Amino acid sequence: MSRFAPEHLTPEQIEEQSAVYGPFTQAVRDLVDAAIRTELGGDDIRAAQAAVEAVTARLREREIEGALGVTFSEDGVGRPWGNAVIGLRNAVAPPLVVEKAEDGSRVWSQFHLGAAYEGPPGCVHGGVASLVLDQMLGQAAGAGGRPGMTATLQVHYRKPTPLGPLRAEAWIERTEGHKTWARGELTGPEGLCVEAEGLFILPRWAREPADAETRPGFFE
Ligand SMILES: CCCCCCCCCCCC(=O)SCCNC(=O)CCNC(=O)[C@H](O)C(C)(C)COP(=O)(O)OP(=O)(O)OC[C@H]1O[C@@H](n2cnc3c(N)ncnc32)[C@H](O)[C@@H]1OP(=O)(O)O
Repeated sequence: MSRFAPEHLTPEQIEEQSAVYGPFTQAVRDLVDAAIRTELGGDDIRAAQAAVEAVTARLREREIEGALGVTFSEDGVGRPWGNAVIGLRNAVAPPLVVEKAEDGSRVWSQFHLGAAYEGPPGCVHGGVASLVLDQMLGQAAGAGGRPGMTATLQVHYRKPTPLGPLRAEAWIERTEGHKTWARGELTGPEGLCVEAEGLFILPRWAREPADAETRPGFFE
């Protein structure tokens, strides 16, 4: 899996990149939100489209092939900057900033989902709730020293999830060999909205020590 790549950057260089790309990506998120909610029309929108297309063309003057993958600095800390939920460089990601208990027993995140994540009117799209919980359960497995890929995910939608401020939390339920069962929940200001349970499996390619490029600990 070449998508896990070592990268020889110092912590200062990573900090520098983060200070450049973080605010840039946030500006793109704001653009998406504004594009959904603007009441301008006609020539204003055509002019905005031309401006956006010009910026896109400029960015494409130098770009990598394919997706960003996960890079690792020398201390083994991963940077999943393209990730659809937590990616610092992914404007599609809300993004979630995930915190974990010191003993690795739980992870949680407080975040905001706006107009870009709407399903039912004023509410979070069910697929987005599932996306967030998949990531959180995966990170709970990783935080507990049991990284893995999602093999199964069961989602229970208890009540509509309002757009706005939300909290997600996840933890490991039990383990067996390479398998980890995790659970989690998504809550809004009025309480529990969605619950999920999933099975996470450390894949064969990550179990084989010959593959020196894999870093199963990148969740941590
Ligand atoms: C380093 C991590 C990075 C992880 C990087 C994650 C980045 C963050 C992403 C967040 C989460 C995601 O979206 S992850 C993306 C969505 N998930 C995926 O794309 C996964 C696609 N599926 C796979 O890659 C694979 O099928 C795995 C990893 C699930 C299993 O592969 P494997 O490990 O090679 O499988 P194998 O040796 O045959 O099976 C091991 C054991 O698991 C069981 N098993 C296998 N598949 C399943 C299954 N779907 N449901 C139930 N049980 C299963 C087998 O019966 C066997 O049980 P026994 O006989 O031993 O009892």
